[in-house]
Amino acid sequence: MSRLLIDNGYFVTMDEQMPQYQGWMSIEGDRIAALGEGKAPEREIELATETLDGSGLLFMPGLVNTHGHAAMSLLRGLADDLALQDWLQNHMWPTEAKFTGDDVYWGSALAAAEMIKSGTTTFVDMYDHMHRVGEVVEKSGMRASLTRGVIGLCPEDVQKAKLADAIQFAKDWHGAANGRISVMISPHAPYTCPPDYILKFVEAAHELDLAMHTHMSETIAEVEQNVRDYGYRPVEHLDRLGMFGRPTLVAHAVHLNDEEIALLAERNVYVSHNPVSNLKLASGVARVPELMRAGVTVSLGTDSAASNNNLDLFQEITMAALLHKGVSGDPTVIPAAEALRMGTVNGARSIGLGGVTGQLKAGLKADFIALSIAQAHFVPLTDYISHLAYAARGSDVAHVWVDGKQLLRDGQLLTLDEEKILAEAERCFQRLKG
Ligand SMILES: CSC[C@H]1O[C@@H](n2cnc3c(O)ncnc32)[C@H](O)[C@@H]1O
Ligand SMILES: [Zn+2]
Repeated sequence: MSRLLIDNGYFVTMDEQMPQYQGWMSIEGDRIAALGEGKAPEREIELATETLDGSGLLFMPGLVNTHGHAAMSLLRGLADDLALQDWLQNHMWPTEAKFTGDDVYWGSALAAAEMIKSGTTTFVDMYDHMHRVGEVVEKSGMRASLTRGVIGLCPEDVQKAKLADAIQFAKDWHGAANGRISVMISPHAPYTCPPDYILKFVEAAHELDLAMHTHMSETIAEVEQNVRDYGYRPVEHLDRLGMFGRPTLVAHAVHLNDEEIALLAERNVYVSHNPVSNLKLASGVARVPELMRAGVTVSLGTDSAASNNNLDLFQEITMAALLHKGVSGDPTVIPAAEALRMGTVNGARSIGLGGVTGQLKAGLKADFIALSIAQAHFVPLTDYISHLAYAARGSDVAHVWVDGKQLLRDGQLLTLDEEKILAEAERCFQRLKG
């Protein structure tokens, strides 16, 4: 079996003690075999079948983006500066109604290219035509948790067909791509799926033994509408429907009261915080410090490139570290290490991949990235964790590996044809806008 030895690099491991050091790491097959401080031991040098000089590089776990809609990269810049419901109902949904499987393939490929180049190795994707997203994941070499998002504002026969599609997708793709793909079950949101319909998704998740993913409490209007229509705020509503009896990842969770935060903690619900999208759509600022204090695992998502407008998770890390200081007036909330945890190990945990990816540790999957640090904004080398949270950008990423396979070398994609993807995505958009 091949064994890669990386010597003389800087490392941020994201394991419990958060060590940062100059040292070495060896990769055997798809796993991290060993790592340590200082010069690589003789034995590691002997075992290596390939060596990489890590000088000038900072190695860390690949980033985990826990909420997005990859194919919507085709809609980047189409409708900016709008509130959620106007943006969705009058701009996104009418254009998405014209999406073919081909559009989803090229839009998702565009997103995969952008994510790999900016250091994301694992992503959550909620959309339609999901087998085409699965194909992109297979080809790109990324790791993903995929889910057929279902909007239930339609006649009963269409509702039935959509649920059947979500179930079939789960049966066909859970565990695919050598285990790099897992599947979740997703009613899109409490305001787009009636309660009896959500119940059917909960039932399916139980039968298939899968986790659930949904949008929740993104805007005040949504919370108020939920109370008007169903008598409860979204958290209690979903809890009563049994959703939190499954492992559940909720996106946004912006508008929460203290009781709701306590309930999410009690039910072990995972929250995907999407600060840039929430700011752009003026949805509000999630109560992340309170969620964390209550013990909720909070990770980071970009949402789509149509509401962000990029998929650079380093931007979310920096935003999470800054935003909550500004809002709370407390500079100690979400320190650099916590923001980095949100973008790595918390993300992995939130999708059932804790102890699999999100950290550099012997035995874990070899999903890691290297940033080029011989640049002005990484000097002086005071604290790598600080630099990663506050100074780094996705464009600093030079190399990316998933499952021990290199996907990006010196900024060049190895598994995807970037030139073709850019051209095909532009072609898809020209047809969609017509
Ligand atoms: C059919 S699943 C995907 C569905 O979600 C829509 N969407 C994109 N961003 C958001 C958001 O921030 N809140 C709610 N829904 C969103 C997207 O347009 C797709 O239709
Ligand atoms: Zn979303």
